Amino acid sequence: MSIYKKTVGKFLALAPMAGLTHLAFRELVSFYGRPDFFFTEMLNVRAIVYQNPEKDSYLITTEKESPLIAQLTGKDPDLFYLAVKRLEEIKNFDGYDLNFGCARGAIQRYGWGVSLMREPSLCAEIVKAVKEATLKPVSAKIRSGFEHNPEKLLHFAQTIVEAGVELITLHPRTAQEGFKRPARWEEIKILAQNIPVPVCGNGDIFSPEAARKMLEVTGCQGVMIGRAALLRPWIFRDVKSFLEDNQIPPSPSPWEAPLKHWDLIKNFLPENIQIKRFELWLFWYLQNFAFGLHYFREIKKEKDPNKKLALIKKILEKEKIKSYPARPYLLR
Ligand SMILES: Cc1cc2nc3c(=O)[nH]c(=O)nc-3n(C[C@H](O)[C@H](O)[C@H](O)COP(=O)(O)O)c2cc1C
Repeated sequence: MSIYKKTVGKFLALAPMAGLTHLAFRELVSFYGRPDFFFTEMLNVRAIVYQNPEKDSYLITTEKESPLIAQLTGKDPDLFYLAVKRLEEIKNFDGYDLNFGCARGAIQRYGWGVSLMREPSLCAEIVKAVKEATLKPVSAKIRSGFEHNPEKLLHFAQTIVEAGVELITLHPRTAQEGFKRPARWEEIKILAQNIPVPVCGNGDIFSPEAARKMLEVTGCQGVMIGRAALLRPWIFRDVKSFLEDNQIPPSPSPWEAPLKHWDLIKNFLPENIQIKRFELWLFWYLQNFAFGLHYFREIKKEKDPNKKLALIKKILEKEKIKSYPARPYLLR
């Protein structure tokens, strides 16, 4: 039976975020309080097929992360098929998610991500190809498309559900909007009311209150959190506690998460990418603080990892984690 149907009631998911939701970050999130589903960052199907996936830092996983869903990006159904066959041999993912939503320039130039929403029948072929390669559940993450057109969106969703998708996550902004305007949660409601598989709502959840509101107003079965989890890796603990008994536990000390994250990065990621990945996340995390960008620049200047950590602790000892909402003021 599909893990998605088996999920009783509501569920929480960590969003796929390129360069950020690697094993060390997923472990950091687990340390504080797990979501019900983890998604990897997007994985290029061509790279899985033509390079050595056993040496790929994007593909480092541990057994205890389950359920962990691999998110796949590309546009050629044959490559999706071959990539999933290969992953089935070497990894133990609990499902595969198809990226039909990423709106980054480079991804769109290749015709991947949200560009595929212009071609529903190609997406259906991709779904079928992946289903042929695995018995595990297949899901898709989509956007609003290229215009605000609920009918078209619903038609797209129905097409991929008919092809075999068992869960849809919707980030309801168009390809052109980036993060510019608020996510249109009413589109999540339209999908939740009209398609026969669970819908996971995504977009602008910056507090436990917002998570509850999305569940209530849209009727979606799950909520996926991205940027707020970068700022507050403990947000899943807080959302669960708020949904269960209206309580939000106290936040950890501001310096705790960076020190813990560095330990996990050193433990799990190859040396050549450790600092890069750590700084990529710090850029987001430091936006918890009014002078975060200034702190980020100071911390980045320090090259020695031990001194860097000492500096982080020294700077953040003076700070407090503010109450929710936790909203980033800059994007990368
Ligand atoms: C830095 C960054 C990287 C992202 N990478 C991916 C990705 O690899 N695959 C994907 O489907 N979406 C990606 N997204 C989109 C998020 O998964 C999510 O849909 C979006 O951030 C909206 O959710 P939020 O408001 O909770 O952040 C990324 C977003 C950010 C900010």
